[in-house]
Amino acid sequence: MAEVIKNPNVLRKIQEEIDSVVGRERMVKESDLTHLNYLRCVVRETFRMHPAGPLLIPHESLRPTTIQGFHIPAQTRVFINTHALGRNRKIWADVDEFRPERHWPADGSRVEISHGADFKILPFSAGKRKCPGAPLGVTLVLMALARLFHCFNWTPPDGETTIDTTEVYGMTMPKARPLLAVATPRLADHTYH
Ligand code: HEM
Repeated sequence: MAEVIKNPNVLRKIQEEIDSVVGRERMVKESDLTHLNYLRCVVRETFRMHPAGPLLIPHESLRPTTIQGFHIPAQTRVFINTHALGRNRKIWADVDEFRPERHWPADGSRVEISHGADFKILPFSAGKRKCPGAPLGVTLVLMALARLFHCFNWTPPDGETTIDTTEVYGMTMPKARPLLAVATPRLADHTYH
């Protein structure tokens, strides 16, 4: 929400996509979500810049192993720094810019939000202990955002021109200050009932 309100151009593109898929006479349904590819890019970009758990959940090696030249002894606590992965300049250009377009697939295929084959974004980790709730998590996030952006225009509070997206560093990374924004209905009255 904060990054989208901070970037009105992104909000406009999300609303154009939802209007073209859903129209303005009904609410977004779960079956619409697969067709909202730009919104899927927005969520993927959010997970790149602001993963909820920057170091995921710690794991411990059972046996000694070597991964890409790094030796990991047995019984070692291992963290995956997914926050650093999302800001790695060898992988991503303009790392501090919220740019959902970077995830738009050249062939127009559906955007994968949980990690795809490339392991470039790992909000739910990977492998056999990966989050089993990932499909439900993705659906709930897409549904909540789709409805909020479809039903309302969003702007910073009166007198403010931008949104502060500073985070607190820790095992989870909440916003340093709560999001304040003004919501204005954009659909006909009867649609909300
Ligand atoms: C956007 C929402 C969510 C995010 C970002 C998220 C992220 C994560 C991460 C990073 C892990 C650690 C994986 C690892 O150990 O490497 C995890 C584990 C787990 N998550 Fe989620 N999760 C989300 C939603 C959910 C939901 C909706 C459920 C249940 C309905 C769920 C259930 C679990 C469980 C049970 C584990 C432990 C799996 C295990 O240790 O085998 N999560 N999640």
